[in-house]
Amino acid sequence: MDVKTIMVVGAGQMGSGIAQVCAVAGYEVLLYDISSAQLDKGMANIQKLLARQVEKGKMAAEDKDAALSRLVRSTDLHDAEKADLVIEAVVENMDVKTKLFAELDAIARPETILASNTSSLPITEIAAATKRPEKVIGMHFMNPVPVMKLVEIIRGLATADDVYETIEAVTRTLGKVPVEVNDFPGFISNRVLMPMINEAIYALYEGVATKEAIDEVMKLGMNHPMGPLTLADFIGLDTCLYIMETLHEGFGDDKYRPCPLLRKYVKAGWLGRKTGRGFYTYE
Ligand SMILES: CC(=O)CC(=O)SCCNC(=O)CCNC(=O)[C@H](O)C(C)(C)COP(=O)(O)OP(=O)(O)OC[C@H]1O[C@@H](n2cnc3c(N)ncnc32)[C@H](O)[C@@H]1OP(=O)(O)O
Ligand SMILES: NC(=O)C1=CN([C@@H]2O[C@H](COP(=O)(O)OP(=O)(O)OC[C@H]3O[C@@H](n4cnc5c(N)ncnc54)[C@H](OP(=O)(O)O)[C@@H]3O)[C@@H](O)[C@H]2O)C=CC1
Repeated sequence: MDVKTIMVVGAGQMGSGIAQVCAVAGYEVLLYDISSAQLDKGMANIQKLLARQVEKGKMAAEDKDAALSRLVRSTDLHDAEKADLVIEAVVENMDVKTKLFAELDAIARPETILASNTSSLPITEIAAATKRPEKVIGMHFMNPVPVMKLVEIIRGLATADDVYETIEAVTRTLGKVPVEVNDFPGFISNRVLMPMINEAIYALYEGVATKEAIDEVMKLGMNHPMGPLTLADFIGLDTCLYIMETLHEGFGDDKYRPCPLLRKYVKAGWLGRKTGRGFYTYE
């Protein structure tokens, strides 16, 4: 299938990053969010990041303008009928995602592919909320989207081969590297990453070391670009908790139990960078 127009649903940190790379790569992009304020924030962030690329001499000013002219904000989900591909990037919650996919299924043209940027939830279950499970697929970008090379592509039980091939081709057009993964909780990325982050939170909870010391050990000792607690703040502590809950429930194994300290921070609304406070505080 020839993808020309992409609708990104959810203008948070992931959705705005995905919209940015799609517009830069030459696609017509519609960026949708239920919250108009979030949409303004997402659009402003894209403009800021592209302007910075121009300032650094990494992008021509006319390429930035052309990318921005291909990017349109949307507050009407019915715009999905214009899209060849919809990429969903709303909150990591199965009820929200299945409701949204059922709505998108009713609006989008029959040939439109519905992709989810979920970081852990079963693609097969999201697909079952639609009448086109063969056209539903996981397209898992990494944060920050403009920088990170990987897109984990997840095949649901019913995902058709031609749909996989289309998404693989789109991923390469975005300048990213696709890696194929089957549909199990957390896929590969978060099955491996998130238990490490959760363990770092346990180490803090048990008083093994300070947050700074835990981060320093992993940065200097293991060459990680960010320590695990800084990375958790960067991802969003709500998202980290939802991923751990998906692993815990999906495998039924207590080795994935979320740390009580993580739950406490999320209950307090300390979600990390996006709310100005998590393990660290931010301006
Ligand atoms: C939870 C999931 O489901 C899956 C996930 O995404 S897990 C999270 C995966 N991501 C990671 O692990 C990120 C780990 N951190 C890093 O790789 C690095 O710290 C980092 C790339 C974020 C920043 O790198 P750095 O070298 O410390 O900083 P800096 O030199 O300022 O930035 C490097 C580049 O990234 C860009 N950048 C940094 N943060 C950015 C952001 N939030 N958005 C967009 N671009 C960003 C900078 O503009 C800079 O670009 P240029 O090279 O074009 O100038
Ligand atoms: N953070 C990360 O590092 C990564 C996250 N992901 C996944 O990407 C998805 C989004 O995460 P992220 O961008 O970090 O989260 P954010 O909280 O930054 O953004 C989520 C956005 O979705 C909006 N939203 C919520 N419900 C709906 C809805 N029903 N319809 C439309 N928009 C809605 C939210 O609006 P409002 O704020 O008004 O509720 C918010 O703007 C999640 O599935 C997450 O697991 C994947 C890879 C990495």
